[in-house]
Amino acid sequence: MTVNTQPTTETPDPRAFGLPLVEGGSLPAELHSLVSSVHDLIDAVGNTRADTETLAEAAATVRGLTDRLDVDRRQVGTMVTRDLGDGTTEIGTITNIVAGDTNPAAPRLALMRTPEGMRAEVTLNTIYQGPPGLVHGGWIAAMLDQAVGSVSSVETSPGLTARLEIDYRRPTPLFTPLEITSWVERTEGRKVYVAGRIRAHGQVTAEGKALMIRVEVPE
Ligand SMILES: CCCCC/C=C\C/C=C\C/C=C\C/C=C\CCCC(=O)SCCNC(=O)CCNC(=O)[C@H](O)C(C)(C)COP(=O)(O)OP(=O)(O)OC[C@H]1O[C@@H](n2cnc3c(N)ncnc32)[C@H](O)[C@@H]1OP(=O)(O)O
Repeated sequence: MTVNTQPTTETPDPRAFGLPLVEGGSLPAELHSLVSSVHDLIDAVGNTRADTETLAEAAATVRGLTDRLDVDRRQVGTMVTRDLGDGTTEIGTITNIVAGDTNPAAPRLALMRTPEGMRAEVTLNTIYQGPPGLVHGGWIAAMLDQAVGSVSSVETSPGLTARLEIDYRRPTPLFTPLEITSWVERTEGRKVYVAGRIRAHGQVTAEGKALMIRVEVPE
């Protein structure tokens, strides 16, 4: 099979690349709960002013938990399916730093399909802080990269970002619902020109344009 000429809605099977594929719906509720708890833990650790005895005790507890969990690891590149809310599914790496289901450090951007492209809402805490009270510019780029990569993948076929350009229009605030949208502008063979936007309180804070190059699938 070749997907290097025209846009297609067909997603290549990661197993053709030797990568395991997990059904998103098969992940246990206990794992989602653990990921969410550790997400909160990262925020608590980043901001705690607890006394040294409490800190030492917490470090020992966390080390113990790490030893218990780190006994059976997934293969690097493990992929997972994700429902896009319109009956279609997306495939992404399970620990993707922006959207990965099992990554406690991820804001877990849940992009959904819209008639225009894709859309997500996310509120970020101080773990994503750059300037005081503001989202780090690198994270803004990372979220836009994910949003444009995702729309390119679901509307054509999966690819890698060759070029990404960000315009930071206004400061992007923490603790504020952010609306992230992305869409495909045009496609030329393997080249997919995509764009995205972040808004806070309805005002654009950042805009991105990118060139995605679609992955060639082996016969
Ligand atoms: C590998 C994955 C396998 C798994 C597949 C299965 C399932 C996957 C499922 C889901 C994944 C989907 C979505 C994930 C969503 C978001 C993730 C965020 C995105 C990322 O986090 S991604 C990481 C950062 N990204 C990189 O790590 C790329 C490093 N890079 C390279 O790996 C190569 O650079 C590559 C592959 C990009 C191109 O290499 P290549 O050899 O395939 O193609 P080539 O160089 O021939 O370029 C072809 C045409 O694009 C033009 N072109 C190229 N680069 C350009 C540039 N910068 N500016 C202007 N034009 C450019 C050329 O000029 C030519 O144009 P022309 O055809 O007209 O001559």
